[in-house]
Amino acid sequence: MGSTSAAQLPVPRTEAGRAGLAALLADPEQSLVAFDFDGTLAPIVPDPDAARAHPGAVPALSRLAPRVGTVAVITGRPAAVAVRYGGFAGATGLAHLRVLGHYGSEQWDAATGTLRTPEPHPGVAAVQAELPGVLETAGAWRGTWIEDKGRAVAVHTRRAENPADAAEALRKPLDDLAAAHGLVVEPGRFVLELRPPGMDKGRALTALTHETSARAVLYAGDDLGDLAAYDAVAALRAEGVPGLLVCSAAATGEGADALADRADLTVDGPGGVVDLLTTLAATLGA
Ligand SMILES: O=P(O)(O)OC[C@H]1O[C@H](O[C@H]2O[C@H](CO)[C@@H](O)[C@H](O)[C@H]2O)[C@H](O)[C@@H](O)[C@@H]1O
Repeated sequence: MGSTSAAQLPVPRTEAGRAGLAALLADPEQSLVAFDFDGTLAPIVPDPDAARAHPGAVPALSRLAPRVGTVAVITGRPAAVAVRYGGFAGATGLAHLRVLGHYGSEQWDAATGTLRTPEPHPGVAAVQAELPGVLETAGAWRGTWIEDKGRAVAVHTRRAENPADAAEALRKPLDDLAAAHGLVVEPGRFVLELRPPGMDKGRALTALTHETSARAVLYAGDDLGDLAAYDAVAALRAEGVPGLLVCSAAATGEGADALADRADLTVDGPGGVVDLLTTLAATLGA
């Protein structure tokens, strides 16, 4: 973990991370800063419908956004849900925010208020119909429940007595169900999501970096779905675009250790992300 103090930016623990931060500070207007939603901007809660951005998140983003080239949220949520739960629409300073939903296959632009969505994948309806039977046959733990996300379906185990074992027991049946209908399984913090293939947070981040001609990238996430974005930052570095990988630390046992192992900087959950953004904004003169 990098060292932190109230008014000083933390120092990334890797040379690549320090180069990424230095590049962002040297040319903020040509930088892209992107964030996952759940676990990064919003504290994790047992009911996904009750998730809301940390109270300091929008103020910190609003302060930072006018100082950097592009601010984006890249989430597994439907974009409209993240916009609503984040309180992003109409927020001061966030007139150019991009929210990329469903792992980048949807895009909401604050500047126009428009939402771009893909054609629905036919496998999602088939999976929705078969899933209750598959869970019953698999002996799903009590507390397991289905989140209908419209363009995807998520099976949550956080409310089970042992959420990790409950998810593990469903991995093979859900892999098989997804494969039978042309979907993929996206594992997360006590959730297995069945969703269309072909897009991930890495592709979304890379495309946005190129579209905005960003010369430095900061990406903050907390979960396995963010690993693709971490891979994208590694590839961008190889292309000569410096990057900083931030991990919003998850509770032990939530299965997100792979992210923490690769981060240049680890902060203490959404509150730590807010502190980082606030300090970054202040360092940039906001
Ligand atoms: O890409 P993200 O923004 O991190 O979204 C990924 C998933 O987030 C949600 O689930 C997670 O947050 C819930 C609310 O805090 C929590 O109850 C759950 O255990 C977490 O896995 C969301 O419900 C999923 O649909 C997203 O795929």
